[in-house]
Amino acid sequence: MADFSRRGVLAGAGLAVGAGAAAGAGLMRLTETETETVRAAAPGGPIPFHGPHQAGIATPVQDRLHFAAFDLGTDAPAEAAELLRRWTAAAVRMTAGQEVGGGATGAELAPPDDTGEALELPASRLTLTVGFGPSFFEKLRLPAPDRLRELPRFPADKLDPARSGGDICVQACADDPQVAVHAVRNLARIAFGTASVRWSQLGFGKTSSTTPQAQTPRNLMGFKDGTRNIAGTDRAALDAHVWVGREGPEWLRGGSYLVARRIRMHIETWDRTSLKEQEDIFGRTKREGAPYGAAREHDPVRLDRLPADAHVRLAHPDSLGGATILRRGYSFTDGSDGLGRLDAGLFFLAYQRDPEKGFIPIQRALAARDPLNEYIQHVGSGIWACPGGVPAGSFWGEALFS
Ligand SMILES: C=CC1=C(C)c2cc3[nH]c(cc4nc(cc5[nH]c(cc1n2)c(C)c5CCC(=O)O)C(CCC(=O)O)=C4C)c(C)c3C=C
Ligand SMILES: [Fe+2]
Repeated sequence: MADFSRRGVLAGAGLAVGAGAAAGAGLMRLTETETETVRAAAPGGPIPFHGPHQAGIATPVQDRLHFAAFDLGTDAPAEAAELLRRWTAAAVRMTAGQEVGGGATGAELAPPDDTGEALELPASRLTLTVGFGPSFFEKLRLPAPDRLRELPRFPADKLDPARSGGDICVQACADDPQVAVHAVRNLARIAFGTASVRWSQLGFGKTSSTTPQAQTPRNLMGFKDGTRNIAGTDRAALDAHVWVGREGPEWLRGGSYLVARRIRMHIETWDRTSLKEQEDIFGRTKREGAPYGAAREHDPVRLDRLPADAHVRLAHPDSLGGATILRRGYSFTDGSDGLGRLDAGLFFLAYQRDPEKGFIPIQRALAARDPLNEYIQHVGSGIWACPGGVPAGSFWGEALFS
């Protein structure tokens, strides 16, 4: 197996340079996204941090998530920029499988730069993706992008402010939970005195993928989830529905709007529901994931064959004037509540070019009519504008401050 551990990373970097030289010589003709996908296929390998888009959106979805929302303790843009500069430097190292700063050991009389729990672990395809919420722009008195507005309230929302919002979000995804947790923990440590964690969410068992050739994962309701999603290699669909174009400010071009929803499932009620009702709710079969009226999972969806209020019918672009999102959600289980019920569900993550042509119309339709609402409740929410890719030598959102 390739050695991508924090010790073997230099050898890995040499290999990457070799591959780059080969590509430059015309020996390999892969697009950037395809190159990322190929490299990411190596177990435990690194996903490049720099590029035209932030990693963690269209790149292959890893198995684990640590999502954190931070609040700034300052209203000075220069201090926020310095934090993002220091975060980027740490992120470049961690995503390459290296220790933060001077490492986990060193001078005896000062706390180490790196907390140490990821020593000897491979890069584990760690990606770190950052976004700025509406409150970030208010606090720093910076111009917010036009399309970044607080989400409307949807019927039956029961949002907990302690699990919602946040000036900055960090989505850490990795194949090893310890690597994802280490990354957020070290960013929080670096932020001390400038920003602090408002809330965070751990996730497992990705519920959507950006690699349609892979087996579709299942959510905690037991259904294949993410069958019809935008593929990470579908450049036309990504440009049309995910990446912000010339309509956005310069720092946001090639970036995306992220909506996160913590959706609790009433698991115990679901588990007492007949198979027929479960399948009618989605309009797909449970074992195969086939749409009603078809035999195989990836057969085309024929809307007229689905119940009028089936989840898949309501959420389908053809029912909503083309509204489309890239889903990247994870399951979560945070133990039980005081009544012995599982506190579990779907941490729903959706990326889009324009929330008014993505999450908002889809959720309006679902909130109004989806029979799934009897079994779920939206309890946390946030929206952030994720800047475009970070060029080498720059930092997250740098153009926003210049
Ligand atoms: C606002 C957007 C959506 C929310 C919120 C949402 C919640 C949610 N979804 C499932 C399970 C499934 N969803 C499926 C398809 C699907 N869902 C959305 C959007 C939201 N889902 C879209 C856009 C689609 C694709 C529709 C299409 O084009 O066919 C499916 C079917 C398999 C698939 O295609 O992914 C399942 C299963 C749960 C459990 C849930 C809240 C907890
Ligand atoms: Fe869905």
